[in-house]
Amino acid sequence: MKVSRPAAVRAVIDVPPDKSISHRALIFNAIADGAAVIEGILDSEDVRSTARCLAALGVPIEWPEGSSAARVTGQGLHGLFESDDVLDCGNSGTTMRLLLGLLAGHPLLSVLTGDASLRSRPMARVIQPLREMGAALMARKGDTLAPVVVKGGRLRGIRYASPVASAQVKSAILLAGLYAEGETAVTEPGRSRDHTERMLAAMGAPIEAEGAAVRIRPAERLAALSLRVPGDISSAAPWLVLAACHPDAEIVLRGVNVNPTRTGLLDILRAMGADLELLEERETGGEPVADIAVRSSSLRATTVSGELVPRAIDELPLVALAACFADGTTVVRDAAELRVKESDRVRTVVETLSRMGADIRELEDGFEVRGPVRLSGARLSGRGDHRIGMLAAIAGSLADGETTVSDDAVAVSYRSFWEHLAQAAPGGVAAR
Ligand SMILES: O=C(O)C1=C[C@@H](OP(=O)(O)O)[C@@H](O)[C@H](O)C1
Ligand SMILES: C=C(OP(=O)(O)O)C(=O)O
Repeated sequence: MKVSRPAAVRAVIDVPPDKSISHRALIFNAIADGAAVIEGILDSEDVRSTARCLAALGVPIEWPEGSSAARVTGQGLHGLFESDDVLDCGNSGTTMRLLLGLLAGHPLLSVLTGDASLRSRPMARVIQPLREMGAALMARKGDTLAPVVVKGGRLRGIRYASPVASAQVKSAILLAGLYAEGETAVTEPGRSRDHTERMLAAMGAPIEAEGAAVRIRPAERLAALSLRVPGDISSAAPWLVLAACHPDAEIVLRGVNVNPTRTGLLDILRAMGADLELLEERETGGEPVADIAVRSSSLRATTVSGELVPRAIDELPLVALAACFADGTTVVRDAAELRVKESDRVRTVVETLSRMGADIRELEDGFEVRGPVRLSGARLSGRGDHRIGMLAAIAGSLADGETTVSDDAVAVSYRSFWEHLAQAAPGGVAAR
């Protein structure tokens, strides 16, 4: 795609449904009693990967192409069947790690694989605790990389202090905990997104958060949960940064999930002086939701570290872009997790913005950006990573001259991204 800076940015955007919540609504309802309808489920490649894997495990899922509702017929806690083929998780870390936790509680043999990116992402972080609980797991490269083989069995509860703040690790262990003898408890160094805890509690699972720990006991049953999925703040993020950095912009984002475990980017942008406002705060699908209005802003540098990092992890590439327009030196650290996403996002962010003339330096666990600078159009690749594809497109919409973006992968989380960009930035986007 070709992108350039539009004279003005004006838009009202219904952001796509939340990806994390869509995965969970499918997986948890698959093991519930009864049928559930998930309204406004995210139709993206990652969520389709989860649906395909569950169908291969014998779960009836009606979700026609192009439909925004999926009907899942729950099989009960022990009703999954062994798949007669490998389970392909595509590009989706959430699919692979949550399914490993789920399958650890089933006496079935399962083999999980994914695309080249997913096959290079760390799996020992779930393999090791699930083994401790009593499941048998094997994987490539010394039990670290997919494909992963899992044979579940009788599990025992553990107390697990996760070395990383990861909702995928936490959720995998909690899912296994539904099947384990006794109590399972997980703590993490920073609080990660809590959609699993909210949804399992709403389905009647004996789960509670106590201080830094989340505890779960074996469930007798889960009640099917129909819900409407709120909008994804990670898909609102490109528009928040575009509007804050463009000199003549105003965007309203409708129906955005503002769960406090996800709103790190709002805190970061506010600290940078962004003009943003939350309107009509309400609740959807057991999650807080608001509309967000954001306008052209005069930005200053900030520091992002500690508990803020897991609350903004997928948005940090866009923070680097905002920092190019902010006065002073912005530092993002404690974010080594960025290196094990769909790409090494420390490296790919630094390479992408450097090509456009940014003053950005790679740190072991983040980056340092000096601003303000004028970015210049460049030939960019999303590197097959949807978040980098969107970063490149938004950066091109803020730069002088023309930018081309190849291998953008946006369909992984946001199929209508380019359409929305063309609406928000008329004249700024042209097909290849
Ligand atoms: O649980 C989830 O839905 C997710 C958790 C995060 O990953 P980690 O658990 O690896 O931090 C996040 O980056 C990912 O996009 C989705
Ligand atoms: C990291 C991401 O997803 P996953 O880990 O599920 O592949 C993401 O969507 O940015």
